[in-house]
Amino acid sequence: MHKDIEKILYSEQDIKNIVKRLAKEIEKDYNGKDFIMVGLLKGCVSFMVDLMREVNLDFSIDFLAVSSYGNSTVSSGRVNIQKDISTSVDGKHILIVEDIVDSGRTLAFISQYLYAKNATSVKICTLFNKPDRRVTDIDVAYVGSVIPDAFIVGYGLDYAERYRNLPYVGVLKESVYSQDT
Ligand SMILES: O=P(O)(O)OC[C@H]1O[C@H](OP(=O)(O)OP(=O)(O)O)[C@H](O)[C@@H]1O
Ligand code: HPA
Ligand SMILES: [Mg+2]
Repeated sequence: MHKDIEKILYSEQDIKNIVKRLAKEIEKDYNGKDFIMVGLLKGCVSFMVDLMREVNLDFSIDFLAVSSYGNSTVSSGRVNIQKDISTSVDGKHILIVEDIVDSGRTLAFISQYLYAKNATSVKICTLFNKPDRRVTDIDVAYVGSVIPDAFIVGYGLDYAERYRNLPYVGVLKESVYSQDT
């Protein structure tokens, strides 16, 4: 285990099981629908790659790069689009793939953004949901697992751009970020 990790919450195998379950739910709901799976970079990377290979349907993929945390463990409150989606979402069903819903600001903003571009439907699939920190009211259709109020890293999730490459998800030691916040 990495020296900056307090404890592992989800092993590689735990994550695999969650991804398989979510893929089945998505297959059931999107069978016969023309949809785009839209990953929110950078946090979605590992999850998106694993999830899309488990969903046995025809669909296209695209990405938006969105950031609001910067080098902090708390949201700046401002959601910046750093890379826009490259396909038209007009008249399309959109399934957003996200690593975590925390305050909910990112998803509230992006859902509204895609509806403003005329998407027919926008649903959210998140690997982790941290409801204790929510400041917006958003509907999350697919949730991998509900987590407690702790800052987690690994499997795409970062602190100050690090730890995304860990194959598991763990709680970051408070000593790593206590001087920064
Ligand atoms: O519900 P919220 O409070 O908005 O938090 C969730 C968002 O925060 C993180 O993104 P971040 O801004 O860290 O960018 P990143 O994906 O590049 O890490 C995470 O990947 C989600 O997109
Ligand atoms: O717990 C978290 N970890 C990493 N990134 C995040 N973005 C929102 N919450 C988190
Ligand atoms: Mg981040």
